[in-house]
Amino acid sequence: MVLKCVVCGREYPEDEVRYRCECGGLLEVVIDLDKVDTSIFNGKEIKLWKYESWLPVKKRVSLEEGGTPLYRLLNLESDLGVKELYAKNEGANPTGSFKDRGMTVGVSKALELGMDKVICASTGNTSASLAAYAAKAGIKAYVLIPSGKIALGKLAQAIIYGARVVPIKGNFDDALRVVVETSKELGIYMLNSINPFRLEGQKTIAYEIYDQLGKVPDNVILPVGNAGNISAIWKGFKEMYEAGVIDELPRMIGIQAEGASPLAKAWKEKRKFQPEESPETIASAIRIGNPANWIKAWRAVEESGGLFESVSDEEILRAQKLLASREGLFVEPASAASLAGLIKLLESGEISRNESYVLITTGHGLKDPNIVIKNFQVPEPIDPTLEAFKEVIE
Ligand SMILES: Cc1ncc(COP(=O)(O)O)c(C=O)c1O
Ligand SMILES: N[C@@H](CCOP(=O)(O)O)C(=O)O
Repeated sequence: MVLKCVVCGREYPEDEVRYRCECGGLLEVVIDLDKVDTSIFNGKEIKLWKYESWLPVKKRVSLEEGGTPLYRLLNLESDLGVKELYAKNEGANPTGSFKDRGMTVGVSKALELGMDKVICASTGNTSASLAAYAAKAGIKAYVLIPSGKIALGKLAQAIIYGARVVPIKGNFDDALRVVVETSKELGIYMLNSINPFRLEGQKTIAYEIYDQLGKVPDNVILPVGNAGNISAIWKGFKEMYEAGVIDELPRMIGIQAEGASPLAKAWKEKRKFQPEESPETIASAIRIGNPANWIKAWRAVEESGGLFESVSDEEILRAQKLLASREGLFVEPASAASLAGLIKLLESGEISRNESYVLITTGHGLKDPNIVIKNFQVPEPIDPTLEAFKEVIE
C-alpha cells in the first residue's frame, strides 16, 4: 500500500504524514487488491469494519459506524415514475452523518502515526464527527468553524464531545486554509477530506450499497460540498470492479446548491473549474466555494459518465419536506439536495425514469431544526378543549 499523487503519479510511503504531493496534487491510497477479501459481499452483518481487508489501517477507533439502512423509497418511486429509487441513510451513523466513516479510519490512522492532536475546518458535520472520535481515542481535537454559520445541533455536538471549538471571521474556505497552515506548522494531524485516509473510510458507502442491493445501481446521486464523498464512493466502486467483485459501474451524479456551485457551473458551461468567492445557501453543510477535492470529483463524474447539477434553496426545502412526508426520512437540507437534483434532472429529461437511483442522504435532519422552524409553519396553540381541537382538524 502506498500514497500516490492523482496528478503526477509520484508515490509516497503510507507512514509519512503527508496530505499533498510535492507537485501540489492530491494523494490517494493505493490498496493492494491482491490481498482483499472478495468473498464478503453476502448481504450479511453489514457495518464498516466488515470491509477491514479493504482498509489501510490496523488500529480501530470505532463507534460502530456504517451498516446504515438502504431504504427503498416506494412512495417517491411511484410519485416520480422512477423504476427503482433508494436512499442510503447516512444520518443513521453514530454522530448523524457519513463523516463517521471517514473519522473511524482517519483517527485510527492518527494513532498509528503516533499523533496526539487532530484538527479540521468544518461546516459542522466534520467537526461533530472528529470531536466524537477524538474523544473515543483520548486525543485532543481542534475545530475551526465559520462563525455563526453552522447548524446548532452540530455546534452542540462538537462542544459536548470536548473539542476546542474556534469560530473564525470568515467562511469554510478561509477556515480550511488556516487549518492546512496550522497542521503543517504545529504538527497537528489534519482530518479534512484532503487527508486520503479519511476518504478510505467513506469509500465503504460503495461497498455497502453493493452488499445491500446485491447489484450495482445505475446511478448514485449525492450532494457535493468539499467534494470528498463523491470521490471516495467512486473509488470504492472502482476497487470492487478492479478486484473482480462487480462487472459494471454506476454513474456518479453530484448535486450542488445554486449559490455554492463552482463544479456544476464549470460542468454545464464546459469550462475550467473556478472557485467561488462568496458561497451562499441555506444548506450550510455544502456552503463551500472552493472544493478541495474538485479534481478527484471531476474525474469521478467524467469517468463514470455522470454529471454535476445545481438546485435552488427552494428546491432543496421542497425535497427535504418530500423525503420526510412521503418516506418518513428526516434529513438535513444538504442531504435533500440529492432528491432535489433527481427531480430536476428527471423533469429536464437529462436522466431516464427507467433506471435505478441511490440517493445518499448524508446527514440527519435533527442537526438543523432551525431550518424547519424558519421555513415551515409552526401551528398556533389552541385552548385545551375537545371543541377547539375539533375546530382545528375540521
Ligand atoms: C450533510 C452533508 N452533506 C454533504 C456534504 C458534502 O460532502 P463533501 O464535502 O464530501 O462533498 C457535507 C459536507 O461537506 C455534509 O456535511
Ligand atoms: N460538510 C463538511 C465540509 C468539510 O468537508 P471535509 O469532508 O473536507 O471535512 C463539514 O461537515 O464540515
